[in-house]
Amino acid sequence: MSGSEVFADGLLAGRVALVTGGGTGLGRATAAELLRCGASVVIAGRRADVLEATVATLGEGAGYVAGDIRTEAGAQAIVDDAVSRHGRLDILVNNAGGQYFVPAEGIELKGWRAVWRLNLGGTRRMCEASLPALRAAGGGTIVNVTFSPHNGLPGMTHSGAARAGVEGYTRELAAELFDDDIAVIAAAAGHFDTDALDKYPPTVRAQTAGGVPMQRLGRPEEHAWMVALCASPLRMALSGAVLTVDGARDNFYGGWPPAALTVGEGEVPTEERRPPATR
Ligand SMILES: CCC/C=C/C(=O)SCCNC(=O)CCNC(=O)[C@H](O)C(C)(C)COP(=O)([O-])OP(=O)([O-])OC[C@H]1O[C@@H](n2cnc3c(N)ncnc32)[C@H](O)[C@@H]1OP(=O)([O-])[O-]
Ligand SMILES: NC(=O)C1=CN([C@@H]2O[C@H](COP(=O)(O)OP(=O)(O)OC[C@H]3O[C@@H](n4cnc5c(N)ncnc54)[C@H](OP(=O)(O)O)[C@@H]3O)[C@@H](O)[C@H]2O)C=CC1
Repeated sequence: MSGSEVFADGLLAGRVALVTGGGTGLGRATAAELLRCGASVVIAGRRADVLEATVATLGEGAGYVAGDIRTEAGAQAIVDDAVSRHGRLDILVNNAGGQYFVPAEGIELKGWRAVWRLNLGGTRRMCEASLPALRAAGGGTIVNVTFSPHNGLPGMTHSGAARAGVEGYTRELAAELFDDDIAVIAAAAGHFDTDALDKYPPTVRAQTAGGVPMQRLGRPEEHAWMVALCASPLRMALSGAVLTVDGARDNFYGGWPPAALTVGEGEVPTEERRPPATR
């Protein structure tokens, strides 16, 4: 595999990374970037055939373990496999997650619980299962993938709430782990161009880029660069932070100018200046 476009050769040489959901989309791009930076990488997910095919494209330094992060035993088995394979663990990327698109009032309690069990529960279980190995390695990095916009993503209320929980968990855990030299960072992804978007109603994929001020979807490698940065020597200074890579989606909806505020041929009017106050 060729070197990183962003980071120096060997940035993560000798490090071992575990990426959940590494068989597809953002997780696959993350695994590829960590490999380019010199780490050995184990990817995890439930479907062995998907993981096997991804490992074949990632090449040397990559391996996989099939498992489910939603149970304590599943999370522990994933971590144990990665550690037994490489003898250590330095980087955990909690990327596995997701939800289904539905208006808030249509969310059944069972569905709400399923989304929380995966996103918040799975992240917590993976962190707890990994901490002994990260401590044994003398420190490390945990990256928890969450969501942007933080100001609300209609249709994903169950997941927005769960990811807010992950960000809270990230902040508290970071504060407790400074003495162990373990960084805990949330990577809030905006809207990225992955195959996963195909499962939503067609209008979601078609309209999503239009809601991003950057006016395009993020590229998976852009997200992966952020994750690699979190594992870099900057990691402890970033610990406890929520890093948002989203083309300004958190700040604003749509491109500039906002259609509802334009006049004439599309200009945005400027308010009349009041005359200076007289004394
Ligand atoms: C747009 C840009 C932003 C992109 C963001 C991304 O994250 S992209 C990445 C996106 N990638 C992913 O999202 C990948 C991962 N996502 C997943 O695996 C699922 O979304 C999951 C988290 C619900 C699976 O959890 P699980 O296996 O535990 O769930 P289960 O199947 O056993 O169902 C349990 C209950 O949930 C409910 N319910 C479920 N689906 C629907 C539905 N479509 N309709 C209605 N309801 C639904 C239902 O109540 C069901 O109970 P029932 O009726 O069966 O008695
Ligand atoms: N694409 C986007 O625009 C955005 C994505 N995100 C988040 O980024 C992450 C990756 O998204 P993306 O690559 O687009 O989507 P994918 O659906 O491709 O990724 C989800 C991955 O998680 C794995 N996974 C799901 N459930 C489990 C489980 N119980 N145990 C182990 N692995 C599991 C899946 O593999 P398998 O099914 O084989 O288990 C899959 O590889 C997700 O958390 C997503 O919510 C956040 C914001 C925006």
